[in-house]
Amino acid sequence: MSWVLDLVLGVHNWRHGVSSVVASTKKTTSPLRLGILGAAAISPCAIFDPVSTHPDVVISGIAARSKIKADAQIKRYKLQHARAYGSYEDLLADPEIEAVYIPLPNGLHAEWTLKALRAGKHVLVEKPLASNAEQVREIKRVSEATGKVVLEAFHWRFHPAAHLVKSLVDSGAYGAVQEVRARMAVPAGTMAKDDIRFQYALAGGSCMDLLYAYSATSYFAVPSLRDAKVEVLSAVPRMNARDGKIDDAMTADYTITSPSANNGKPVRCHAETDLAVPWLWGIIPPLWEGTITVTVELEKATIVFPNFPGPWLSHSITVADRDTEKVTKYSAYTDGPQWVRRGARWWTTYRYQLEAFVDRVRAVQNGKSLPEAEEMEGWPWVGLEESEAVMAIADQVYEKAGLGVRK
Ligand SMILES: NC(=O)C1=CN([C@@H]2O[C@H](COP(=O)(O)OP(=O)(O)OC[C@H]3O[C@@H](n4cnc5c(N)ncnc54)[C@H](OP(=O)(O)O)[C@@H]3O)[C@@H](O)[C@H]2O)C=CC1
Ligand SMILES: O=C1OC[C@@H](O)[C@H](O)[C@H]1O
Repeated sequence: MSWVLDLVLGVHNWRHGVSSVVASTKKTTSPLRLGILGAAAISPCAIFDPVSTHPDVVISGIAARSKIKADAQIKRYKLQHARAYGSYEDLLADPEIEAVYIPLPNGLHAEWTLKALRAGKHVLVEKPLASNAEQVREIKRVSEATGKVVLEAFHWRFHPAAHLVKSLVDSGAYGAVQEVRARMAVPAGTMAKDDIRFQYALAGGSCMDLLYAYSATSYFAVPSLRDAKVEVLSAVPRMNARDGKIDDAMTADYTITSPSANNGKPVRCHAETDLAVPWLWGIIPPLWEGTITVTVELEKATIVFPNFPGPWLSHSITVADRDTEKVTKYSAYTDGPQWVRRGARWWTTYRYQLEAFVDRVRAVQNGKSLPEAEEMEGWPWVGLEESEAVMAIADQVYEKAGLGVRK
């Protein structure tokens, strides 16, 4: 899977001449020293690339279960400031490391986030933040107690295109939100049969791995999840043939009700996630099924946001106004209602995410408390309350499907 992302990113960077930006990026005198737990496949795209154009952060270390593997990744990607560690514990024990990125299998996210916080590090951790909402609450308690930042890597939430859709929805111009539908699917064979995503012991499963669908439905359904109630009406899994506790696919219907939105009436939501869409007649890979879209039905319009997790590549948002029958197209790659004036056409969702993470860590290092940093205007963020609320929907979905909350 990640080789596809690497390829796509390579073409994107070539098209936008990013190599010259990398060459001209001067690091500050004391850039944030970031360590990485695991020599994961996603790291080149999600962290090495964004760090290469951010002036105030460097990759100082990579830890893997085998030091040889960490070394090999450092050499392959020419990470000149990084040293290799033969265990995650060793990296966390290094006082030079100020923050960590955690791209481990889902079932290890909570454990290593807690260990990192207790070792005094700020944490950027892959989605899903944990295996269940109770673990997120524990992370929240420890983040507050240690005063260290934790960010779940819902990178799509940092892109100006997501903020544009959010502002169109929340503007009220099209009336209240009535329904939000999200779909994310991957053709079978994209991931190996023994991939971390197909292992219950590592908190795999399509609902967990493609949690973006739940993040998106909830982000657009109500202005804030803080006071919202979720009721899962149905959850239908398609089970994995090898691991009887893993959902290869999940289709869920639920409502989100907020007293401050839609006159307190429930917003209907529908999420479809599929990690292994079967091949047509068993021989044709269903590439067309790889469509990823979120659709927001409002009283007076339908807003469609295709490719919502990867709008940096290309996107076209459509607003079909029911009163005028006019269809308006929008796109946004920089600036916008949350960033105001920031970004560049070539910034990926991961680059925007890193910008927000470093800003927030710096604010805390410069004396702001976590709640003060939360309230800073104009900075996009995914707070732990939101992470908890989205994870709690996944908990309910697994319960409703009869599979039990993930461990
Ligand atoms: N934001 C995004 O766009 C994407 C996010 N992700 C997320 O990133 C995370 C990693 O995904 P991905 O890079 O594809 O996965 P990989 O399998 O490539 O990497 C997982 C890493 O976890 C480590 N690990 C530790 N314990 C285990 C174990 N018991 N079994 C297997 N691996 C172990 C391995 O590290 P070591 O090197 O120490 O052996 C490995 O490098 C997942 O949480 C996934 O959801 C993935 C793809 C895209
Ligand atoms: O962006 C993504 O696409 C495919 C998934 O398997 C992966 O984990 C996810 O983050």
